[in-house]
Formats: sequence, C-alpha cells, structure tokens
Amino acid sequence: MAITLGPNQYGKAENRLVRIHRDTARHSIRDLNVSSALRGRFDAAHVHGDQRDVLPTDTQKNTVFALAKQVGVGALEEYGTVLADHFLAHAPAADGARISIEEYGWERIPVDGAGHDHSFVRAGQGIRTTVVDVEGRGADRRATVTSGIRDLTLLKSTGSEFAGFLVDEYTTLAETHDRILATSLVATWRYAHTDVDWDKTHGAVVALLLQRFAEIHSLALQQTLYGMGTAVLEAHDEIAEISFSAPNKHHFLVDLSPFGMENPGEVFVAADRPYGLIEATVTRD
Ligand SMILES: O=c1[nH]c(=O)c2[nH]c(=O)[nH]c2[nH]1
Repeated sequence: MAITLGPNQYGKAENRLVRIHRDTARHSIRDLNVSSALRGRFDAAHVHGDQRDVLPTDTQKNTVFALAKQVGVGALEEYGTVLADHFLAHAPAADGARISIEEYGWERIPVDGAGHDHSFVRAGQGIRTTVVDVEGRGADRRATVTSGIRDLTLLKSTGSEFAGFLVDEYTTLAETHDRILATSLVATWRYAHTDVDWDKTHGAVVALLLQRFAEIHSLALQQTLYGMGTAVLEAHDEIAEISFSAPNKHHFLVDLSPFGMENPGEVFVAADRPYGLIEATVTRD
C-alpha cells in the first residue's frame, strides 16, 4: 500500500491584534484574534523538507499586523477577505486560504452620560466570529464566509419544559413543565454570497436570535434552536444555513425541605458538568 500525504494546511494561529484608530481624539478599538492557514501544493515541504514554496508562518503573522495598519480593520469579514486574497497573491503554491477571526468587543465607559473618548470596558454579549475561506484565483476564485457568535450566554427563568421523553430502565429524570433554560450559545451562519452589509447583518442576526430565544415557549432546547434558526433564514435571504452548538446549562432545584422550606422554583444550583450538548443545523431545501 503506497503512503501519501493527505490533506494539510499551515499558518499562524491566534495572532492577538489590537488596532486603535486614532484619526481624531475619539479613538476606536478593535481587539481581534486572527488565525491564517494556507493549503495547496506543499508536498515538497512535507515529503522532502524543501521550503521554497513555503511562505513562513512568521511572515503570515507579520502580514496580519501590517495590513491592519495599512488598510485598517473594518468589518471582520472584509479584513479577513483582504488577508486571504493577499496570501493567495503572495504564495503561488497555495490553492486556498482560510482566515479565522474572533473579536472581543469593547464599549466606551460612560462618563457624565457620554461614552469616553479613549477608555473602554469589555463588552459582555458574546464573541463575534468569522471564517473567510478563499479557494482559487481569478475566474476560479470562490469565497465562502461563515460568521457567527460564541459565548452568548442566555437564560430564561421560565417558559421552558421538558416532558414526554423516551423512558427506559435507566431513566430517573422527572418531567418538568417549568424549568430554567440556559445555554452558552455558539451560532455560525454561512452566507450565500458576499454582497452583504456585514456589520448590519451580524447585528440583526444576533438581535433576532436573542428575540426568538426570549419569545419561544421552549419544549426542549432542540425546538428552541430550530425556531431561532428558522427565524434567521426567513428574515435573511443572504444566509444559506445556520448551525448551533448549545450546552444545556442545567440548573437544579435545591431541596430545602430538610430546613422546613418549600422551594417552588426559586433556589437553584447551577451545575457545571456534565451538560447536555445540543447541536443542529437549520438549512434550506
Ligand atoms: O432541552 C433538552 N433536551 C434534551 O434532549 C434533554 N435531555 C435531558 O436530560 N434534558 C434535556 N433538555
């Protein structure tokens, strides 16, 4: 049986880039974690240790910072596309480039009712993500953009049930028609094309996810995710599919009867692990 090199890619992972835009006294800040990966005809490097086609990961790191200065950082998806196209232009052996970016948001510190010009506090509503993947060049160039959010921690204190489930000899779970539903959501959505107002769409999708989480009377986390995904696809033609990974962050009612107290859904212990992990993709036919 012949041995051959399988799929491979290489790049610099987790470049922590902080870009301050300071054209005026009112600064703005972008705080990113940028990873690059090139794939293509890099057999010689693997098989023979021949580096002539290899654009070093150190150069890729430098490029992340240099282009942040030269072109600035606009929408994550735009900046990712600039990087991917740059690497394909400069590494002839690469057939594809993948740029993964996370953004840690900052908000202006309110002082006397207005946001301060250059002092910020870390934003709490999840981490914005994108993966820009460019395959090919020229007429064969194909860009795929998948954006999302992670660590979006959500909780509803009622409006959630879990009952009617399959029971076998190991089932101990009691049915409930009133429980806490909580998750730390990861959502990623793939765009059908790249003619998109990235920041506006991202904001609208996150707002819709939050709204539907709040509105849906949940019969299970699975049904809530499907409802959230359906709302996004119905409202956004530019999105082809959306995927979720949602830990079910269990909250267990504490038994206060030893202390002579009732506990009608008021005192819970937030369990750490294990947790249910519900994953689903909602797509178009
Ligand atoms: O929303 C839920 N989905 C499940 O599949 C499940 N399983 C479980 O024990 N609790 C829950 N909750």
